[in-house]
Amino acid sequence: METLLGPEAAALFASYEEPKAVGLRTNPLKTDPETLARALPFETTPVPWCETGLSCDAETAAAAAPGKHPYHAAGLYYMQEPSAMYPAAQLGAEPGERVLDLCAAPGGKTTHLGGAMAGRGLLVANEYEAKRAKALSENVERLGLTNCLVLNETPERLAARLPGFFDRILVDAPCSGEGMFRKDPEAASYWSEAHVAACARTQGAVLDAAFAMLKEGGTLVYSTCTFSPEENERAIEALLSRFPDLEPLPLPHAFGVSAGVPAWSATGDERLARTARLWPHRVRGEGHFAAKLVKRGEAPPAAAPAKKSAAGSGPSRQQLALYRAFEAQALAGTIDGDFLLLGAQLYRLPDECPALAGLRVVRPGLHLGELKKDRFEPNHALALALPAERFRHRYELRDAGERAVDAYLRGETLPSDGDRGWLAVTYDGYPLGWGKESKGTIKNFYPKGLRRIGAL
Ligand SMILES: C[S@@+](CC[C@H](N)C(=O)[O-])C[C@H]1O[C@@H](n2cnc3c(N)ncnc32)[C@H](O)[C@@H]1O
Repeated sequence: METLLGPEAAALFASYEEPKAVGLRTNPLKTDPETLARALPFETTPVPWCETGLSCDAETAAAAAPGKHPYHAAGLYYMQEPSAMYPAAQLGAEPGERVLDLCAAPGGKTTHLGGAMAGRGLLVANEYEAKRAKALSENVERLGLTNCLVLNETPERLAARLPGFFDRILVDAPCSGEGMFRKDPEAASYWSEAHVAACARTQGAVLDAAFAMLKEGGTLVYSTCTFSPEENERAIEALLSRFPDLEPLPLPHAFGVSAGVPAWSATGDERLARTARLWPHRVRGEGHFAAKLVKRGEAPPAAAPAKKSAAGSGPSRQQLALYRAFEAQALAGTIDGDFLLLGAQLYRLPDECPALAGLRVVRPGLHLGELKKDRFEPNHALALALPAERFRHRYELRDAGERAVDAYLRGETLPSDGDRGWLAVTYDGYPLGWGKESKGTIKNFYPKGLRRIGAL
């Protein structure tokens, strides 16, 4: 770092003694940053490079535990350190587009993109490591994304299946993580020069796959949370030399965000100054790099979307009738589109969903629920995907006494005096999950794996 930064390195090193900033990115599918900031029981400040970003200091976060607040369980926000909010904000994903997050777990940037897409179009969130894909899928569920296909694929296999398919692709690459050493000191123990070189090789292969999947005119954002030029300016320089029809686009350099450094590349290509670096001593956040590129050349013909998927089939008329009977009891309005039945699990596929046969699918869109012998049981994902007004019946925990929220999140039965069937259990008007009211009690359907355990 001293070689790269000269005298400024001292300020970088000093920043490691400063407390880290904690970030919360508002989920625009459920609320807006002003409403959230007013409702949270602690002070936050806006993150200047992300419209939906809020941050607070580490001490406040330690006292207030925002990850344990019922608003978090309701998917109103995603905990994400402020610099990590920069890359997805730059991709420009819009409702109705086909968007890929190629290295997606645990889903910080996927949920950011999903918010920008407002439930319309196709968002493919892919993760290479199976275990991490599970956490990704849970976050997609909690934030209520309805148009997201979660996959557990290698970039190469995906590129072979979906050439020229996407309008926008985010590659938030696996990297040596130098920018996270303050947030996660253990990450420093993995660092070596050989690791940096190995990461750079992987990044090259992942970028090749991303390029193959990008449409003509499509946009690619590449990001890392490391400082090494080999994984940043030089990775983009090498990409531009492999694919001259990619053109770097200027990223915003306001609020302490700096330009990438052409002098740190092999050729000194001035266009590398259009990339962005977030340094922990210049911004309130950790270390990050981002580059944005547009594909000017001709893409291979796009794989056509397939409505019916050979990985499963649509429900039969009787099965659909069971779902519709549930819907008539529990929901206002209907959910329409292409349905997919995987075993007994019913999903609504995102629009423009590609054929799924042969792909490792973790979540094929909105999980509606499970077909039992003669009835339909809704999935937690459905409760989190709809606003309170879409439920015919609701049970508001704030009206039910101080202990009710904790009781529900622990999986306890709730007292009531009705017999209304399926209802949304809400906190402050935001659905937290399902309950089933029958003869004076509400059976708890908050998923076992998410329940609070132990003392508060
Ligand atoms: C920086 S993390 C992604 C963070 C995520 N975008 C977020 O915002 O929450 C990079 C991801 O790449 C995955 N990965 C590891 N090796 C990979 C490879 N060879 N190809 C693609 N992805 C890989 C890692 O498992 C990790 O989840």
